[in-house]
Amino acid sequence: MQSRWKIMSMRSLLLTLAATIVACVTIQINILATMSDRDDDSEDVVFQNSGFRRILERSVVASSSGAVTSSSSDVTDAGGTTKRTPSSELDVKTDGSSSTRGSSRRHGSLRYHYYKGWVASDQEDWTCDAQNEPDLLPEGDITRRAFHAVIIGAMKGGTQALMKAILSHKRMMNAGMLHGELHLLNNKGMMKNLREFKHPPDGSSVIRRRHLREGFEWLLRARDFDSEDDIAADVNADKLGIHSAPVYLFSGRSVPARLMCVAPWSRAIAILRNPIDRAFSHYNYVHKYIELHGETLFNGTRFEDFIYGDIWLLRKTGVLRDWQSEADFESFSGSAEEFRAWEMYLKHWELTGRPPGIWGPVGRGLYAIQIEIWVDETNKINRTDNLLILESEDFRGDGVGIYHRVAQYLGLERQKASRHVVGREHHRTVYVHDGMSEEIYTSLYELFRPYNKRLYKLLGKLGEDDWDGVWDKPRDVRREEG
Ligand SMILES: Nc1ncnc2c1ncn2[C@@H]1O[C@H](COP(=O)(O)OS(=O)(=O)O)[C@@H](OP(=O)(O)O)[C@H]1O
Repeated sequence: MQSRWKIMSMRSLLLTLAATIVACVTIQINILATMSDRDDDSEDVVFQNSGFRRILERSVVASSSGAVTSSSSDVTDAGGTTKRTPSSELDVKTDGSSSTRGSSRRHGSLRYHYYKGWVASDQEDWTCDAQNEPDLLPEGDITRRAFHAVIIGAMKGGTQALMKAILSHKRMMNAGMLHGELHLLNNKGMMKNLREFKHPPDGSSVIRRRHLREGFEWLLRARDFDSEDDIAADVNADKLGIHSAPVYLFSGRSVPARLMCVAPWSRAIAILRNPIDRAFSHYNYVHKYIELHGETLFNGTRFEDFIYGDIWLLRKTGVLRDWQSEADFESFSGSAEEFRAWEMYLKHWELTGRPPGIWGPVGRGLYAIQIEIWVDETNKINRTDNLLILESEDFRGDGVGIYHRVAQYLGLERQKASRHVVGREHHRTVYVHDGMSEEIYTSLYELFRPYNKRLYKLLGKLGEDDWDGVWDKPRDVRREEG
């Protein structure tokens, strides 16, 4: 009996050994095959050896030694002076969860309370009951007119110049506040107010389309879009409203979903700029912002720290990965996994408790992800004509041409462009730093390249063929050393 057991265990040992050998040989063959594949495929080099990989690696080093979103605290400025910065609120764990540390509570000011109302990607308990509550708003209804158009970003893409150009048309009026900005759809505080303003009669916490509409109407009246007197006098009876909120593009799925639910007739406009120039403008804006609002966190932060901090967060949340090949990148692109990582990334920025104006210097430039989300949401309501995507550099070069294109898209009658407004520069940043190093520029170029390519492809599918390669050659880049 014992010898039979011995024979059986010897046999199973031999079988396991044989299986292990076969597995090892297979893996080896696969590795060799992959390596030889890579030798043939020059595109893959981008993902393995180039600045793309370098910038990912450096983001870890930079973050652990003082970048914006990391938890460390010493930052050396361009002049070599080391400054103490407050440690970050954000503690991202490798499993993707996060927690806020004490410092977000440290901002006990009114400012903080104001900021904490901003929300990027909340999963609120609201439904779009579009089927039971069809779009019954008649032409001419105030809410319908107020939500005729919305500029959704990108931040630092020239949104204010575009807003001014559109508002110069006699049919258009500002439905927002200062600069036409009205962060109606991404503001948790406002959403809460709406809920309180019109709580559903059935007592549930679900906001339905018509409740949101009533809330919007109330808000717009409160903001004098149409005062009671104006309505009575019919002053703006034929006017159409536009508001701008550059953070909408960078707000995950909830903002386009809300817009498509409450104002499916609305026409969204995105104006996209070379993501490297956008990031650099963002950085300089943040410095200006510090001066204006007394925010001290970024004092002495170099451009590279600013961007590496965000890249670190993009990595931690799994938006950016160490792709080994272009095929790898492509199979991840647009996947549910990428979307989840993106939402988590937005959530983490939100948890910092800082205003959205500071969020995502690099993430905001990953346009492909953001535009895909918007296209997806517009497709859900079978609209393919309510998203216009403009190139910022085109607008700068041919303001009048773009003005007429936008007017046509908004269904406005042709009107001569005002030469005082259209084709002019508005809201230029006074740069506190002149430029970035060639190395940083190249690394960012490599990082954005696959996403730009993805964007060109997506826009090509939407019939916008002239995007191909627009940012492949540097334009308007301030590259002198700062
Ligand atoms: N006509 C025109 N066309 C294209 N771009 C223009 C135009 N006018 C201004 N600008 C540049 O736009 C940058 C500001 O962008 P935004 O207005 O979107 O900024 S913000 O998001 O509202 O803060 C800002 O860029 P920087 O100066 O590089 O920061 C402006 O100079």
